[in-house]
Amino acid sequence: QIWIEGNIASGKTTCLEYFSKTSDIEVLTEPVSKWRNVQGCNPLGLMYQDPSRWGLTLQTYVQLTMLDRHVLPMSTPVRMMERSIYSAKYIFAENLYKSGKMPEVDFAVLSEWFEWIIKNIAIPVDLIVYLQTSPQTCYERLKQRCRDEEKVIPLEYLESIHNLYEDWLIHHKSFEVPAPVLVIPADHDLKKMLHQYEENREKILMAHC
Ligand SMILES: Nc1ncnc2c1ncn2[C@@H]1O[C@H](COP(=O)(O)OP(=O)(O)O)[C@@H](O)[C@H]1O
Ligand SMILES: Cc1cn([C@H]2C[C@H](O)[C@@H](COP(=O)(O)O)O2)c(=O)[nH]c1=O
Repeated sequence: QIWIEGNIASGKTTCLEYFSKTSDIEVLTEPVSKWRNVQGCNPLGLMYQDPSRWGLTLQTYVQLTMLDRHVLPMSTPVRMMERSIYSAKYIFAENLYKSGKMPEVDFAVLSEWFEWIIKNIAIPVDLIVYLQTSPQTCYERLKQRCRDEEKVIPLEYLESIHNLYEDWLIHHKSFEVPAPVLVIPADHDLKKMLHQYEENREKILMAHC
């Protein structure tokens, strides 16, 4: 199992779309549509409008939907998945808490849920592919993608997410890294990115061997 990690709008979905054309690979994109619509409510939108009030609501639902993805039985030898229950906690929940937008009690409850899950449920991973971008590149791509809920995201938010990713996956300064990390520089144009994916194809697809 391979996780594709990276900042918002770093190119994860585009990368997965590319590999989805390969036979015998199962690609699981993030369930963002669920985060935007759970029984008619939009926890993603609510979180961006009022993170202190709705951060726990969103992150609880992200944690559930990620877990649901992780425990799906494999239908092919290789599975590529967009992000993970780990990055939801170590990057996004952490960011809300560290920036003072998630109350301590909310973070404590979410953390206990997370710790219980990773202790009691097997979440296999062979390789983490980190699409390493500058926050500025993500900011430009985010504007271009123009998802309604994300129009309020300032560059500083992407900088915080970037720093948390770097501390976790590059500097090993924050949390346990559950698999080897393959870093792919991802500020380049699409043509160069596809070339890099081809160069790394073997490394990525053979990670489980
Ligand atoms: N290498 C690239 N160069 C320019 N634009 C890109 C590149 N990769 C993706 N994009 C565009 O940037 C936006 C975000 O890409 P996406 O793959 O959805 O990122 P993510 O899934 O990481 O949020 C989309 O509009 C996409 O078409
Ligand atoms: C995992 C996770 C995601 N989010 C937010 C961040 C973005 O607005 C979307 C995901 O979009 P991307 O283009 O795939 O990065 O969801 C969040 O707030 N909390 C999370 O745990």
